[in-house]
Amino acid sequence: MFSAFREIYFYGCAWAILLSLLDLFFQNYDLLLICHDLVVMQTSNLPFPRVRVLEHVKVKSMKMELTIAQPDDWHLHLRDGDLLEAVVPHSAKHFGRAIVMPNLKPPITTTVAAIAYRESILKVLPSNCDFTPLMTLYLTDATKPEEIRLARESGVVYAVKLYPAGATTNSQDGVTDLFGKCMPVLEEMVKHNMPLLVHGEVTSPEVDVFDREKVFIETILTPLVQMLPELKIVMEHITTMDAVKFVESCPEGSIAATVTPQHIVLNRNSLFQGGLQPHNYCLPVLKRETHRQAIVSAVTSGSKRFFLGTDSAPHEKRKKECPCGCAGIYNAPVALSLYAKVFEEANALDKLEAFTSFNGPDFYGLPRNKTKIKLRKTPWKVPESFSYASGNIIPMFAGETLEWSPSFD
Ligand SMILES: NC(=O)N[C@@H](CC(=O)O)C(=O)O
Ligand SMILES: [Zn+2]
Ligand SMILES: [Zn+2]
Repeated sequence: MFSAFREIYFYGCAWAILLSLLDLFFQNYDLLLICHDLVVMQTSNLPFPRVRVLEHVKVKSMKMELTIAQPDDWHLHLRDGDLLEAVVPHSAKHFGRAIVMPNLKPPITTTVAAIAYRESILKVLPSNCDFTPLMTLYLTDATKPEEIRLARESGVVYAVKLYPAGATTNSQDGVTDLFGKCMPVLEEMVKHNMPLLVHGEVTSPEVDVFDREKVFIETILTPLVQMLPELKIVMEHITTMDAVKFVESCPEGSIAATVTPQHIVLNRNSLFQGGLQPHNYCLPVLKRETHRQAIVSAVTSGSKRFFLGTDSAPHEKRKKECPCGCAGIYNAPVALSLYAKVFEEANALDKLEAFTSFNGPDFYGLPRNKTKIKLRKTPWKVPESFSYASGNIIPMFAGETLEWSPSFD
């Protein structure tokens, strides 16, 4: 057993040396050599070591390191006031741009409000940081088509968000009847090529909480796509294989989906493991393992229809740990580490960059980021909490050790 291991290891090294010489000679790939444990892992069921050539993967002193274009976050809650100030640095540290959700109190329903909110975000950005907030409007029954024109002309509003009234945090002013009240606005959005971002859950009390996404697809999204095939739609934070199938059945470039870290790392057992876990509670609620696996397969397949959207949704600790806790997981500090872990486990690190950094801007028709970021396999401990003026925020995986660390150097 031991000698077999050594043989594989040395053979792996010989391949590694040969590949690096080839790289030096031809300069035609970004090099990569896989660290020895990965070589061994990959050879367990092969007669000889297979050294995979991944774009942008470099190994230095037996440590794995990935260099990828800087990711963007296509679904982010930044809040306002001192909470905004507390969380902005965590997103700005890793992401180049973010689609900023409009579910404040009161919600961002006009272009004027979106411009003011954008200013308040820019004001609290750490210095030497070129994070760009991409603003959104909160759709209501009363939104006028004219507002869409203003939004497009502003140059700072990139999408309109549909919250079915009562579906999630601060959605009470959302839409009560999309087909009855919002068709003129949606038609205007088609004219201006303005994407509709959807929180895809029905709210009827008779529909089981675990079926709300599936029923939304059947009763709202499917007819909507038939009525307005030219409307660009992003199904936000998908949680089910039904959503994967729906998105895959639509033409590429017209319907896409964002995927959060929690919905590909956790299943619904995590809500109850060792007692009720309020910090794993978000909406749409975590689903069973088969759904998690379907989403992992979709995002690691290389499909352009899926891209990174953390849905990082901070709430002060006492609003999570109380008799009627809020939905929302604060994942901004850990998101990239978790996405890398999932892609690594699926043996698909070569697909990670498209998911984090290419598919989103391509769908929105925006340029890809030029800056690069590194992901190193260096374990780090997630802080237990982040304190700020009004209290504390508990991040996802608080106090736990994660394998992948993002950095710029
Ligand atoms: N995802 C959540 O559980 N919560 C979000 C709202 C949302 O994205 O639905 C929030 O604003 O807290
Ligand atoms: Zn939502
Ligand atoms: Zn959200």
